[in-house]
Amino acid sequence: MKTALTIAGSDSSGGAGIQADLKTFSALGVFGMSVITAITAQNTCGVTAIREMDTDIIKAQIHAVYDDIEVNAVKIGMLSSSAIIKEVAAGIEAYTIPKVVLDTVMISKSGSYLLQKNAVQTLITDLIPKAFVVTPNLHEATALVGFEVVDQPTMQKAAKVIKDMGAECVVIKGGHLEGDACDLLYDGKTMEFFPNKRIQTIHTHGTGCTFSSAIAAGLAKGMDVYNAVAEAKKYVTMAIQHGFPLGKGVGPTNHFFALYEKAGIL
Ligand SMILES: Nc1ncnc2c1ncn2[C@@H]1O[C@H](COP(=O)(O)OP(=O)(O)O)[C@@H](O)[C@H]1O
Ligand SMILES: Cc1ncc(COP(=O)(O)OP(=O)(O)O)c(N)n1
Repeated sequence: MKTALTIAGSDSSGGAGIQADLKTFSALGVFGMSVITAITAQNTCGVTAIREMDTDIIKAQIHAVYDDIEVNAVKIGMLSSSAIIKEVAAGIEAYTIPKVVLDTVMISKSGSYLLQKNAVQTLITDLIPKAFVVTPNLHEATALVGFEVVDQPTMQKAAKVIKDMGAECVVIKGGHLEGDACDLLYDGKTMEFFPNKRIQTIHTHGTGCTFSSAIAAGLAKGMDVYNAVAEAKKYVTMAIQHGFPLGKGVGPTNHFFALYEKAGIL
């Protein structure tokens, strides 16, 4: 069985972060493992507290996994601070990890900072050059490139700038576009749009985590980047279609839709 490792923050409500990543890996038939960078007290209405893990325990988790188990792909999510980014970058360096999907998590949909503002530059200098795929949303792409990324032409322009920062491939997520939810993949040669009709729902907690970990699952199974993104797009679309109103706010994506439907749970 292929394996994938998520290096990310914990979401107590289970919709995003480590929890969404592990559910995605399981649903896509990949054995999931985790390195926890931070714990968030979070629910469908927002984030109420954040506790970063000490860098020594982050380092120990990375070494514990890599010293023992072959890792076929890595997804990186919430990193919170420059110190944590540097620790994770050192871990990747130590084990020359090839298939790294870096989801540049900065702010939750509910508006909380999951990456300190002053850490964006460290992300650019220390981690983006080590990534195989970087997956910013429109807001994150704007923070990385320094101009507004709001439509397909500015997505194309931003993808080139982020590629020049040293990433192998760039996927700019269009979940926050006006109109269709259209993502862009740039591999340094071709620009490929992955369009999809916008699903009319408020239950989109964890869409970014789900999408990036589905890309990592595809890469772990040996897909090329184009197929990994295409399959991840299908997966996240289904997971949003089957999202549900958990809690009082923005409900989560649903990872076991086929199973639940068959069992008559949903
Ligand atoms: N309402 C929606 N309908 C269809 N696809 C969506 C919708 N919202 C987000 N997506 C898709 O979910 C994935 C995650 O995108 P996005 O929501 O932009 O990420 P983030 O959670 O990081 O802000 C992308 O593939 C995007 O196109
Ligand atoms: C612990 C943690 N990590 C990442 C996120 C961001 O998740 P994302 O899928 O980008 O979207 P929202 O959950 O913010 O809707 C998070 N919230 N928590």
